[in-house]
Amino acid sequence: MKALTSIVAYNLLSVHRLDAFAPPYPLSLSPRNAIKPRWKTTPNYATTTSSSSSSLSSSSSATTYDLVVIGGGSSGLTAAKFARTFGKTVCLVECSRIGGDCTWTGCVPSKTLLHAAKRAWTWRKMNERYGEGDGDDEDVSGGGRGIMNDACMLRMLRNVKMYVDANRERIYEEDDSPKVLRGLGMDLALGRAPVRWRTLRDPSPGRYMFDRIRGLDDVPFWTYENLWDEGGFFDAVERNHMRGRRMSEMRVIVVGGGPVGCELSQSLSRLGCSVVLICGSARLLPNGEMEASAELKRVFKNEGIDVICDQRVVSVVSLDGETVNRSIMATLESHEPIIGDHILIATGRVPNVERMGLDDIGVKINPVTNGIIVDEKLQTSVKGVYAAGDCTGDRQFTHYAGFQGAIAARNILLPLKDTGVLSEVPSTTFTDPEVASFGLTEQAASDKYGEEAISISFRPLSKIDRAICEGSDGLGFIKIVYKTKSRQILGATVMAPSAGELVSELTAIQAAKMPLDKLATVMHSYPSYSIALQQMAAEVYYDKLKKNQSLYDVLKRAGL
Ligand SMILES: Cc1cc2nc3c(=O)[nH]c(=O)nc-3n(C[C@H](O)[C@H](O)[C@H](O)COP(=O)(O)OP(=O)(O)OC[C@H]3O[C@@H](n4cnc5c(N)ncnc54)[C@H](O)[C@@H]3O)c2cc1C
Ligand SMILES: NC(=O)c1ccc[n+]([C@@H]2O[C@H](COP(=O)([O-])OP(=O)(O)OC[C@H]3O[C@@H](n4cnc5c(N)ncnc54)[C@H](O)[C@@H]3O)[C@@H](O)[C@H]2O)c1
Repeated sequence: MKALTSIVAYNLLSVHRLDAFAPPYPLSLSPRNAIKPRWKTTPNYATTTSSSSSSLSSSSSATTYDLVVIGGGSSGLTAAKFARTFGKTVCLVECSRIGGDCTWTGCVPSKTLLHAAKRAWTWRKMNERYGEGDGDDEDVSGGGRGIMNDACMLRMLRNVKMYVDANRERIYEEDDSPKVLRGLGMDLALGRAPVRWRTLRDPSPGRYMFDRIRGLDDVPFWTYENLWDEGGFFDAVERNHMRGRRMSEMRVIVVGGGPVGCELSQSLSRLGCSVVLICGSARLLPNGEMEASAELKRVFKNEGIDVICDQRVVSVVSLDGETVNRSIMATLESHEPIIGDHILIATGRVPNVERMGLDDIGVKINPVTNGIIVDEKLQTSVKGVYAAGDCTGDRQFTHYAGFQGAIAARNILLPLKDTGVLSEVPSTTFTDPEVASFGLTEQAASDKYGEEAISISFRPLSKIDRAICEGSDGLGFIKIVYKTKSRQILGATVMAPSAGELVSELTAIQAAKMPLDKLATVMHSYPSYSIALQQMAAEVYYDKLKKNQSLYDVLKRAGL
């Protein structure tokens, strides 16, 4: 029996020497302590190893690994796969479902739902725009013409539920299942869960500007975690139908105007529910450009979502027994009551790093974010213990978690070290239109470099031919912030269909340190959305030329 020499902890990572895990350090991999997978079709991999002769036991001193990864989410999986690419021995410890939030409760189900919602919405828009315009109001879910009738919507939603399940399973089976991971030569172990993400109810002081929502413990509520499964949205739709109510009569209160609240509000609304979105901050997507928040609010209002900004929900109470129609009442700071059938809490997530024994080995936690403190190479306050992904309390994105997982593993296993904490991380909120951004907002750039030193290139969607062809309502834009003198891009926000793809081009230009005006000479096809980037760059290029106009006139007169 060899000793456990290193551990990459949690959703991700810590690598540590054996002595750190000597009792009383509570890492336990024994099946006795293991939490059973919540996902019924997940094979029981409580203790599975790639070699039949070795098996992890509660002594946790069975095997030596180059790397032990705790947490099989985006960051942990990337780290473990990185290690195998370099032929290192690795054990992945997962307390629940391999794949983490992204596969099971985050990106994959939410984007599947958004896609279905977009299809339903497009169907409705097609009817309004090109249809006969004499839709039958009798059996429609929203009471307007061209809206999918309830029976049709119900059938569609049953299929959507199947797709949500199938997509999660597919990604799991193809990329992350024990079979695949063992095939890569990893050992797997189901460990107990001293650390879990939880939906934020008691925010750490300082980071979130709101208080506890009173009464939340006593009412049934949805979060991004339980929305997809038993008792979640799809069950509610069935119950609503059995009660003989229309989809539009199912009223959902969504609390939180961040990416989760915005994406899910639009999905539920487009799938026929009546939605009220309550946002504690002054605007939706509060960390981005003002224009995006304002335009998105307009999009939502046009689609029939009630948006209330700058109002926190302070308490919730169950109305069961008091009214047959509605079951939840949320009270705002202003004392205004908001009544609905269901409440979805999307008020942010914090790392739940208590009870992991991190204190015992000296790993420090940031009291404000509740994240594991790491340096720029992702090492924690304990030498050899690394952390990556959401557990660091940094920006919560799958691509960033994966990137950090790879860098942490690389820094642990290979010589020298790379930087794993980035100042700028691109992100996309997958509403329709999408809102994508990277780098500095206008305000942040102005604060950093001074108003005079920066310039803005702005184009509304209404001036983009492709958007006009597609019958866009003109809500959306491309905004590029750049340095006036060098024309280096500092940041950009795109609100448009496929904004996430568009912004990648600008990210690449920035990374290549190419001045914005150079893009004017890079051909884009017409009428793509991306040709707007070339046109915007051309304007910057012409401006540059205009500044030299008198010189050009002289040179031209000289026959050059
Ligand atoms: C609704 C929603 C939609 C989202 N959509 C997007 C999107 O479109 N794009 C995007 O980039 N990001 C999105 N995100 C964010 C993204 O899901 C996360 O940033 C990402 O999943 C983080 O990966 P991670 O590996 O750091 O953590 P996690 O995915 O949380 O993985 C951690 C893993 O560790 C396990 N674990 C925890 N503690 C222990 C322990 N002590 N022992 C063993 N195992 C343990 C957990 O069970 C889990 O499997 C979304 C999030 C939500 C909630
Ligand atoms: N497409 C994506 O990349 C994507 C999608 C979903 C989530 N995520 C990530 O997941 C994380 C969690 O997202 P989130 O949207 O849950 O959190 P968030 O922290 O981004 O937003 C929380 C929102 O809830 C509001 N709020 C908090 N308490 C409130 C109250 N009592 N009443 C009313 N409003 C209240 C806040 O003002 C804020 O607008 C984020 O870091 C996000 O980046 C990313």
